Amino acid sequence: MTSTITLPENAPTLKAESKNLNFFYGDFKALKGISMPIYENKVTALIGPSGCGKSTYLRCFNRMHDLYSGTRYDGSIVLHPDEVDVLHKSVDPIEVRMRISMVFQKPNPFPKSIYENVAYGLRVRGEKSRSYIDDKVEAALKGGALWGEVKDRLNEVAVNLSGGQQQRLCIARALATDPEIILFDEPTSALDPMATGSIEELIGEIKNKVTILIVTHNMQQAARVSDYTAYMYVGDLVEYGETKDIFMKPKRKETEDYITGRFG
Ligand SMILES: Nc1ncnc2c1ncn2[C@@H]1O[C@H](COP(=O)(O)OP(=O)(O)OP(=O)(O)O)[C@@H](O)[C@H]1O
Repeated sequence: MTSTITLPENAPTLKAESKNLNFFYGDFKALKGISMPIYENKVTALIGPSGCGKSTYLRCFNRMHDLYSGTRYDGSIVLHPDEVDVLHKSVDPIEVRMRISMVFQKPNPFPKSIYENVAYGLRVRGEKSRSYIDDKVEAALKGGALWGEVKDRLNEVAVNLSGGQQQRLCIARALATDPEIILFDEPTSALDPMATGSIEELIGEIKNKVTILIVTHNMQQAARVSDYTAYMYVGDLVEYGETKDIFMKPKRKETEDYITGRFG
C-alpha cells in the first residue's frame, strides 16, 4: 500500500500538509508515512475502520501526543503560508494549539461559566481587556450558533447546557482564539440526530473562516460535510480525493468495499 497521492486538478490553496508522517506509540508504528494535503477553508474527512489511525493522525496536528510519554513523531506537518513544521522541536506546542484547536467526541466544557469557557483561550493568551474579551466571546458564541440561546445566561455553569449545546459551546471555545484549523474527532457521536444536524450545519458555516479536519465513522456524515476524504487502513493512507469521487467512483477496491459496507 502507498500513501503517495496526486493533487486534484485546480486544487484550492494549501493550508497544511503532512509529509511522510510516521507516528509511534512506543515500538508500535500507528501511522505509516502519510503524505496528504489539507486545503484552506475546506473540510477534509478521515474515514476508516476502528483502529486504523484516524485519531492518531488528527492528534499529531496539535501535538496532543506530546502530553504522553513514549510517543514519537517522524516526518513533518507543514503549515502554510509560513511553512512552519508544527512537529519541529523548536515549535511551542501551546502556540500550535492556539493555531490549531480541537473539538472532541464527548462535549467537554470546563467546570466554569459559559462565558469563561469561551474566554479561556484568550486568557491563556494573556488578554486582559474586558471589552475585547466580551466582544470575542459574543462573536465566538455567534460563530457557534449558540448566542441566541445563552446570551442572557452567560454566567451560568456550562454543564447545565444540553449535550448539543455543550458541543456548540466547545466549538465556540475552539473558535474564540481565531484558529487556522479546527480538528473534530467524531464530534457528533454522542449526540442525537437533531443536535448532529445542527453541528453539521455549523461545520458548513465555519469553514468559511477556518480549515477543518474531521474524523467520522458515519459515511453519510463524511459525504454530507466534507470536500475531501481520506480512507485509512492500519496506519496507511489508502486513498485520498474529492469526497464526491471517493464516494461515487473510488479508485481502489478496498475503499469501495469500506464505503459500501462490505468491509469494516
Ligand atoms: N495510547 C496508545 N498506546 C498504544 N497504542 C495506541 C494508543 N492509542 C492508540 N493506539 C493504537 O494505535 C492504532 C490507531 O488508533 P487510533 O485511535 O488512532 O485509531 P482510530 O482509527 O481513530 O480508531 P477509532 O475509529 O476506533 O477511534 C490502534 O492500533 C490503537 O490500538
